[in-house]
Amino acid sequence: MSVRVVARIRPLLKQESASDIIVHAAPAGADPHGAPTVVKIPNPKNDAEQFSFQFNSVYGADATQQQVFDCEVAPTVKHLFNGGDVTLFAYGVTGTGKTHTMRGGKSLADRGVIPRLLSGIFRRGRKVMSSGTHIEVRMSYYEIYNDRVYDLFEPPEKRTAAGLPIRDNGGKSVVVGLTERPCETLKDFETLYDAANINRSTSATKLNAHSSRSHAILCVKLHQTTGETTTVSTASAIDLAGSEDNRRTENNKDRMVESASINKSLFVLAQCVEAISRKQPRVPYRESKMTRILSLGQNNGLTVMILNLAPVRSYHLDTLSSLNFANRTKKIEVAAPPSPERKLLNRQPLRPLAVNAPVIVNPERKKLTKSFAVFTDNARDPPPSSRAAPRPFKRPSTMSSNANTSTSKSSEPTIAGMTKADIEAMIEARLARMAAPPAPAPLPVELQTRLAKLEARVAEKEDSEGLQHLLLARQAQARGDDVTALRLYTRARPFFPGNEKLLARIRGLEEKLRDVPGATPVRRKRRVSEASEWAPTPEVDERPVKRGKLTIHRDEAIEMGARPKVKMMIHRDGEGEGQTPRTASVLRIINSRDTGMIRGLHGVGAKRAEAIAEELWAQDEGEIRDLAALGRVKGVGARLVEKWREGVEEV
Ligand SMILES: Nc1ncnc2c1ncn2[C@@H]1O[C@H](COP(=O)(O)OP(=O)(O)OP(=O)(O)O)[C@@H](O)[C@H]1O
Repeated sequence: MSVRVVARIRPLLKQESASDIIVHAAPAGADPHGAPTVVKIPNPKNDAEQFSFQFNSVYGADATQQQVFDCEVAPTVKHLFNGGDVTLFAYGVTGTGKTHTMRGGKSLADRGVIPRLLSGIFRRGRKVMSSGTHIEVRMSYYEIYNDRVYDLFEPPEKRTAAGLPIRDNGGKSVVVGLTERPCETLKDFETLYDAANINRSTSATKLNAHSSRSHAILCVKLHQTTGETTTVSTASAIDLAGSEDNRRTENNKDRMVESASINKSLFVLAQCVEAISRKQPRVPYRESKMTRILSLGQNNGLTVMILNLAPVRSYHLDTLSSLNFANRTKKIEVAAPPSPERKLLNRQPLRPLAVNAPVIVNPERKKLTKSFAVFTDNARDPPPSSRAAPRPFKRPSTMSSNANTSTSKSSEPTIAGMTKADIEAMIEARLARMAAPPAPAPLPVELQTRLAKLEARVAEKEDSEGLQHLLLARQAQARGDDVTALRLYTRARPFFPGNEKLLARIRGLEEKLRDVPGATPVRRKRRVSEASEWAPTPEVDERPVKRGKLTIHRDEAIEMGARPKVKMMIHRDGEGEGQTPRTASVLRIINSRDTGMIRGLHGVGAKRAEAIAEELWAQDEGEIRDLAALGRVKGVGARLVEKWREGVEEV
């Protein structure tokens, strides 16, 4: 299992100007003629600062299709013939050259890595055949749009809205009903591939989607038979959906729904790539449809991720976002470090970037709510354009006044006994964290192995609801999300009656989360006033009470009338500051982003629940913390929120 992550910067398009180029390929070492492995891009707030992102290799605007193929893809053909799988991804924003890299143009020089790969396979296949091994090449081609799988070899009118189902078969995920076409020559391949690509764009129009909003996956299966033995290996080439941030582009519902499913699958993909590059025993490939179908990171596979980048300023934030995606484990260097004295003299208060930045600031809380943020400590005077930029967030005046005390020496005491050197070190550490958030620490090997085993068990018995809850709970706990883990373990409990280990785990988490507002379920004895009714009591009455639409379990859950199987926790008072239990419960349900739970809310059907969950994923602003914020979620509104609140009440 190994992964290479390489970057490719496309040339300027006709309408783009050389004066707008901000992304450069550079060698990592001092030798200016060394092979480029670094992408340099300025800080959006201050052109004088450069961020450097390290890759296995970087291709500049003048790199040809042939070079990219020869260096990155040709070596994988041998691996394929040795029985290993190969996966090639093109990742990037719309218009950065993903399709050009993968598919390319029609002329010989313009052909992308896919036709070249097939050409390489047939060439090598002929050699292998001459030594008595029979070779058969079969291919399938499908797209994943809004988390649904569509066969690109089928005409669009034959598609069903739900797409093709996925099943686990002997440990491998297979798309049921996917066409597999034999392919004997390069000509066969080209005919099939071109026809399927027409299906892709036609179907995209039908589904009101641009091709860039779906992942297109070509799978080439190589069967090699020698005597009685057949080896099957697969090369997959994926033209990923555009990674652009829809909040900066269109914001309509369709786009948001698409963006939610794209975000989810790209997030899992990034985790898989990271797990493979760290050689972790567990790759979370089952957590998204795309990585699951590809069985990413299994079977001693080779993965090559090509990060496509546009060179110009108009893509600045999206480019940074792409670089951060592909560089979760890489260090970011800030170029042109000033002398320590100069740094102290010119230290500006830290603030989020504001020029065209998608930073959303809640003015009441003065808190950043957008996950993507690059911070800067302007080491140099900012250029006039960035100086004029609004400052949505200010450091406390103590910090800025101290930092700007130009005459004081670095050893002089400043804030609460801290020296300037201390402050400097603290700020540097913080900057480093902000610019390159540390990748989560890898899970202990033993835990990863256990998770992998559990995943395999779930895959074998897809209908095992209890096992799935257990698996999700363990995954949540491994992520450090104890609150979700507790909820899921509690859901799994009825499936494993008398399982002491599970019970101990639940109790342990309850204990751990006892002081976390709203984390643990309530045990209530009788109905009392709202202020005290949710307080935990030593006695537990397990009998459910039916009232109107809702059945409230006296123990710890509410059974919702619309979905009798859905159980919801009612949480202890104090879920959030000043929140009533009803408010807290509504927020908890919403923040679960679980459509099954959301469906249990008053007046919410399956469709609406899905739309709300997708909206929350698309916004991806973290948890909804109060009812006002919930009311602002698209498709919700204050009246509905009030109904929900009333619905989660024992009448
Ligand atoms: N390396 C390159 N050399 C020459 N032209 C390129 C290169 N990369 C991209 N282009 C051109 O840039 C334009 C956009 O490229 P392309 O359509 O491949 O982007 P994309 O990322 O696949 O976009 P989308 O996600 O919308 O499908 C095309 O006109 C393409 O020919």
